[in-house]
Amino acid sequence: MNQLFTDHLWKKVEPIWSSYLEHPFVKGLGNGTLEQDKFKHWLKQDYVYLMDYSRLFALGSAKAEDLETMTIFAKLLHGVLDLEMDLHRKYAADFGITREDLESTEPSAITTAYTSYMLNVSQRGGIENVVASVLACEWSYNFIGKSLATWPGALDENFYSSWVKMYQSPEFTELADNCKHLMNKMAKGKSEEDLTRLEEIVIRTSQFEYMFWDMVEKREDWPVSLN
Ligand SMILES: Cc1ncc(C[n+]2csc(CCO)c2C)c(N)n1
Repeated sequence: MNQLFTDHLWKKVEPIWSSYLEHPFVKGLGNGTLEQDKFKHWLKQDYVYLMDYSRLFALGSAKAEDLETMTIFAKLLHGVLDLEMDLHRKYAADFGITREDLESTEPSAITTAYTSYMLNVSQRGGIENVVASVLACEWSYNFIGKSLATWPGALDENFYSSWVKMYQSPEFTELADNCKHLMNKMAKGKSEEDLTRLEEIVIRTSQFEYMFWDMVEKREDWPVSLN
């Protein structure tokens, strides 16, 4: 394959990712009209999603075969625990939701399915499976942030501006670019079969991303406790 593996992946995921921009939740973030109760639901579910997601980065560092890769994963781990989850904590504080409330959120069925899938494929395979698992989350949020940033008012006059600002920021763009760089590095010399397997992980996680948007839009929580 002469083209970059991530260019090949882009062609595969582009239709799915374009549909995120048509999704009412994402549109509501971009134009500021999203109901705050829906956003609170995203905050809580995303917080527990990120707690499990962080474990993927730790696993990436553990499975890495060189210091450069270990360091990239360590930076990603720091990025999620300190930068990204701080955005959640700040918005939550404005709503009077405490850290404890965030942390004790019961993950919904979709949240559980999504994180369990990523942890499963990452634990079963080598480091390339970890990179393929985290790629769509990283890159698609950066794609959404950059797309929404071009909408009128999205970067300043909107309740969700800090959301848009953060995901399109140079810091997050760098994190997403690091992941793409790693994916391309790992794809080198792999067989067509192996590449197809990695592509499947990226497509699957892209589908889960859509389901996550849908879940928060509908405020579904599907708790285990049915009372
Ligand atoms: C469902 C869901 N998918 C993707 C992200 C975005 N995201 C997860 S980790 C990471 C980079 C390091 O913080 C980014 C951008 C999210 N928050 N929630």
